[in-house]
Parts: sequence; C-alpha cells; structure tokens
Amino acid sequence: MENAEDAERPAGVAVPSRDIRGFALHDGWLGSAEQAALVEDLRGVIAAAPLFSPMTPYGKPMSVRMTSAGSLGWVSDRRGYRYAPLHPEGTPWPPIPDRVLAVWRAVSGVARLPDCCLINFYGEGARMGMHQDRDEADFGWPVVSISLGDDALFRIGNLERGGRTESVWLRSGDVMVMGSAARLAYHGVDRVAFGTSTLLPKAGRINLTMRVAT
Ligand SMILES: O=C(O)CCC(=O)C(=O)O
Ligand SMILES: [Fe+2]
Repeated sequence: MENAEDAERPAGVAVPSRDIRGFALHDGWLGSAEQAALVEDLRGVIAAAPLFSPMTPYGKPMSVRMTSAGSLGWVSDRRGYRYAPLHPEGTPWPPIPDRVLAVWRAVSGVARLPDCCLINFYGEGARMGMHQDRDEADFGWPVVSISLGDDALFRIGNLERGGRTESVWLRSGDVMVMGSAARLAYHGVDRVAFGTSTLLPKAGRINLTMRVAT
C-alpha cells in the first residue's frame, strides 16, 4: 500500500532511507567500487580545473578548496558569490562525469540535468559555516549532494539564520537530496573526522553538489 509521500514521488525515483527536516538521505547509496570509480573521474576533473581556495567577499579565504564541473562553476571573490562560465585560471570547466549524473538521475526526481557540479575538498581542519544555497536562479530545482572519503558532521538549521539545529554524520557513499522544504534551509559542515575513511590516499573529504544554476 502506498503512503501519501510515495504517491507524490515520481515513478522510478529512489526512496530515501531517512528524512531529516526535508533533507532526504540515501545512506550508503554508492558501494566502494562506485566510490573509487568516482574518485578516478574526479582526478580527471581536478587535473583540468585545479582546486582553488575561494576568497570570501569579506576577504578571508575559505578553508574548503573547490572547483567545478559543468557549463557553470561556483566562484567567490571580493565581488561576491556567483556562477561563472570559466575557472579563475580562464579555462572552461570540464563536463560533469556521467557517473555523477547517474546519481542525479536516480535520486533527484526531476528530468532536467544539473549545469554545475561543485566539488568541495575538505583537508584537515576544513569546515563550512552555516549558509543557504541561494545563488541559483530557481530554487524549485533540488541540490543533490554526494559524500566521499572521511565522515563529516553536517548541521541542519532553519529557513532563517539561528534557531534549533540537528546534526547528522555524512559518510562516504551517502547521497542527500536537498529539495522542497530543505532547499533553502541553512546548513553547514562543523567538522570532518579526518582519517576515518581509506578512500582518498591522503585522507580528507570530497563533497559534490549538483545544482541547476540557471
Ligand atoms: O560538504 C557538504 O556536505 C556541504 C557542502 C555545501 O553545503 C555547499 O557546497 O554548499
Ligand atoms: Fe550548501
């Protein structure tokens, strides 16, 4: 028997294992071989579009290093946050790997494909403060997140800054969909438990977020 929530889910879209304030978590979505293949794909992306430390508009470099794949990439500098067609070095971003797009197709529930995959690399001590993802043109599209490597303590807040928050550990292979109620919720990464995974040769964590930016 279908429940109301399943009735709203388009046919063929995976059912999440947990729902935390609208953040739909697919625990362990990717097996270890798929994770390793994704890391190989990302090596190619990073070779073409090297990781860089974005400067916040306040003039402080972010602790997370970033790059992107897709027709647009997310950049930040003294002018602010935005999506740009070129890497800061002046080259186009490489295409989003098919294996990454396959995750979007399986969990996003929408037919349109993302035009940006932001790649975050968390080295030792890196974190991400509470923020909303709101540089996209239309918040009707979900954001799909893939975690690879070390465990991360992900904090979920509210539609306004402040208030009661809830935290969840994201582990290598977890996939999370941030849509509808969760799309504009504040969120951040308090810390990464460095060295908890052996997926990446020098430890650390990679998080991919696929977005429809335009
Ligand atoms: O690293 C994560 O799990 C979240 C990343 C994030 O929120 C972002 O890139 O906007
Ligand atoms: Fe975010």
